Amino acid sequence: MSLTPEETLARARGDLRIGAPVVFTDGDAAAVAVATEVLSAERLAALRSAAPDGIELVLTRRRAETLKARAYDGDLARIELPADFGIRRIQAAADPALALAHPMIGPFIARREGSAGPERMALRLAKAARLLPAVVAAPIPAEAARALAASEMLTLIDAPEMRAVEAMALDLSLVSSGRVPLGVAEDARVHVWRPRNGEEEHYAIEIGAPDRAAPVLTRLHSACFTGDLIGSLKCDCGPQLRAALGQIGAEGAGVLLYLNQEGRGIGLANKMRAYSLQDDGFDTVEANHRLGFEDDERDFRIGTEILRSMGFSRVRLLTNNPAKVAAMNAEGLHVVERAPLIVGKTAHNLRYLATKAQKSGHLL
Ligand SMILES: Nc1nc2c(ncn2[C@@H]2O[C@H](COP(=O)(O)OP(=O)(O)OP(=O)(O)O)[C@@H](O)[C@H]2O)c(=O)[nH]1
Ligand SMILES: [Zn+2]
Repeated sequence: MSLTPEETLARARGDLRIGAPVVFTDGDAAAVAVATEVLSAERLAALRSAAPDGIELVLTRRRAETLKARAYDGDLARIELPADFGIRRIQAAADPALALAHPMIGPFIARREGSAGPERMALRLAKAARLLPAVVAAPIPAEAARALAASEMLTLIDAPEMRAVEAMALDLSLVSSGRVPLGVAEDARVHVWRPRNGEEEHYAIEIGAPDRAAPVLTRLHSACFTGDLIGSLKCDCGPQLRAALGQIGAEGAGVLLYLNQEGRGIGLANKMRAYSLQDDGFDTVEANHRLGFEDDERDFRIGTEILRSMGFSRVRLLTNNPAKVAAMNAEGLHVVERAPLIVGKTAHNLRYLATKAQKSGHLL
């Protein structure tokens, strides 16, 4: 009764979130890693004693750039952690909120020799767990890593397995559908889609009975707890959500996809970290970078897959974001028309909207 790769990866994601070590193997290379934000002093000591060649702090290139550390591995940096590099300094290197209180966290010496494969896997898992993308890793030979995982009952993931499970984000099945009469249209149904990788579910709100043979009026909306639910004035998401539902309701047919990609895919905890940086003067893109993320960590192909499964092949898309149009067209879901959705400007989100226009190519 051995676990499937998707079961193993789901377990590893949970392990990483609560601070348990996870073992990553990639060919002959391996590493035991713990996510920095949930690291304890005891775990740090245990990692140090497990690593014959010393431990390392693994950061994305974005975070390394902020700290002026060299990212010899291209997309990431492996920073050496000598014994005097304690837990507070490590956590401050990963988290800008702590860095303010610890201005002297450097210098950082990055490793350039050896494989960074297992470390790269660990950062991907930290992102999937919606943690800060930073881990402390103890590189060890793959044989020793397998023995350690078996004796300590740690979750072990191998690189090809991980890649296979990541692709399952697009392998979505319909779990359930129910009627939900809406203010904008009484004839509405909510369909819940579940990806095979065990990550979050996504929703499709189908209004009326859209003709599968014609382009369907569609909104691809990413979750925004603050904008959609509590009326935040910092973004335009709530008004966009309601305007899109209103337009689809007025036409009598269409689909609103509600993708659980909070904070452009970084999760709510990280989005609040980004907001805190924005209070210090950084814009929405810079804030993501300082935390170690790309501008946008979403995968819009999830939306394309759901629409295709629902029987649609052409859409009229309500968006100001050209990346959404490009992603749909690239997947063969033809966007025959883009309709702008310009609502919800406030004094608080002027800079946010301007940054999206200047840096992310949004059409305003
Ligand atoms: N990381 C981060 N995410 C944010 C910030 N403000 C809003 N968001 C998120 O950005 C996403 C906005 O989603 P959408 O409105 O679907 O997308 P969009 O890229 O703005 O494109 P359109 O609205 O279609 O024009 C949501 O997931 C929000 O939670 C921010 O300052 N930082
Ligand atoms: Zn928002």
